[in-house]
Amino acid sequence: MEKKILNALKERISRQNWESWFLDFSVKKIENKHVVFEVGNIFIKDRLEQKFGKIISKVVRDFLGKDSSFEITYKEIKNDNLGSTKTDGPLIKKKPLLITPLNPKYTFQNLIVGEFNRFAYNVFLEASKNPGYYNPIFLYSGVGLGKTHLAQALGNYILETDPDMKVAYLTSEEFMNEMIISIKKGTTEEFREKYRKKADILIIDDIQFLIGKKAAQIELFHTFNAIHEAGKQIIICSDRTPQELKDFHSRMISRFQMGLIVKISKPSKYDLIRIGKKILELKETEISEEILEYLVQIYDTPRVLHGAILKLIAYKNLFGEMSLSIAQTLISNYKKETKSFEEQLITELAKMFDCSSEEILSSKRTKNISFARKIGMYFANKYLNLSTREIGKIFNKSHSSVVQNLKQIENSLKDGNLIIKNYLRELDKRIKRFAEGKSV
Ligand SMILES: Nc1ncnc2c1ncn2[C@@H]1O[C@H](COP(=O)(O)OP(=O)(O)OP(=O)(O)O)[C@@H](O)[C@H]1O
Repeated sequence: MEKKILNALKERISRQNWESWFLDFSVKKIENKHVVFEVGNIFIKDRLEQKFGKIISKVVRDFLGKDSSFEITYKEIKNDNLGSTKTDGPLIKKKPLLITPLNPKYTFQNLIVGEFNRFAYNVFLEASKNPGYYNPIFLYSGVGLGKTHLAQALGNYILETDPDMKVAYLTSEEFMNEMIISIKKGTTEEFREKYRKKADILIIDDIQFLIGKKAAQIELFHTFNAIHEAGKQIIICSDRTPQELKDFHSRMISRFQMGLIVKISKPSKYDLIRIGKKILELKETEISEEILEYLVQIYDTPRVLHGAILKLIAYKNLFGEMSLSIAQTLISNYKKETKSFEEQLITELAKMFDCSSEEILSSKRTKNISFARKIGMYFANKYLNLSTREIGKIFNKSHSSVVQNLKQIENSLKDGNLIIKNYLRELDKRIKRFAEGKSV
């Protein structure tokens, strides 16, 4: 009977649809007049129900009678296998060769899943296991709702399971800048090779940046085609739908529409609290639920919530305490205050080292400025609890140069360097005064 039902279905469905959607479709069991079908994942289950529900129902009724029914189940993916570093793998893990760096914290495990992103999460999880199957994937959402996190989670997952894969993640702005540099240097062939041939997975974030940048759009179009034709995975992240990418050539828009378009919506307050807890867990620190509840009344996206939590953590680190009333005062000060802790840190460094904020943030390597930068980086890390990646963003420096600078200061402090100690003490005093709202 199972076979007959499947054959009858196959006859009614076009070959193309059968090959796209029914390849792992099977009959799990038939109980009385109820058929339980099974597919590989929730995404396919949803699609089958929406697109082919009527045909399936008709075929089932043809065989089992008018009052028969069916359901589609899917093989659940166990969450504890996701990107875990604790699985019993080889003791020495092969280090993946990265074309571009990924944030190791952006994993599926660290992603809170709720109604707002469940579909996108399932699609990405499936794509991680089967790269190229849904191609391209176009992910869009409002600002700061977790696109980068989700897209990089796929990259991290793939590298974790297969370190030989070459994952390239970059924003469309980085893509364009690299293209321009390669034109200037006469190395366009290498640039093209890197993304068109070497990458197995290409993730382009913030595609909307290319609006109005025709040359980069054309280059990306050719890269897209090369990767797509080779059956490799392409992921495009955007703050708007493909149709809303005004001025993109219609050929390009139709390429984006050819695969799966998935959306992340705004999380509920309940989900934002869960995200807040996850951010705190990753920072290995605690802030009461009462404070989190207060924060989610004000901040409604993970990105701004993340920023607010970092500020509270910085304060807690400086003063060793945090309470709802402190949080309320801080947040209302921040709302009035145009400067953030990080900006104030740069201002104070500039004052202490007699240079400008721009110089601190530049690539200038004068002794005085390099030293100021190192002190600032160390302070941001140890006193404000910012990660090396966050510090890299603030100071416009690569992750490895931040790590190196921190090490140097750490070693000097171990050797009892009093000058550094005094600078840190002075900086601490100034930032605390700023945090308390007094002018420095
Ligand atoms: N569902 C989630 N679970 C846990 N953390 C999340 C979630 N969504 C977002 N975050 C966190 O919120 C911050 C902002 O997310 P992310 O940068 O991925 O957003 P985005 O949509 O790519 O932003 P943009 O629109 O600026 O490109 C990150 O620190 C991320 O880890």
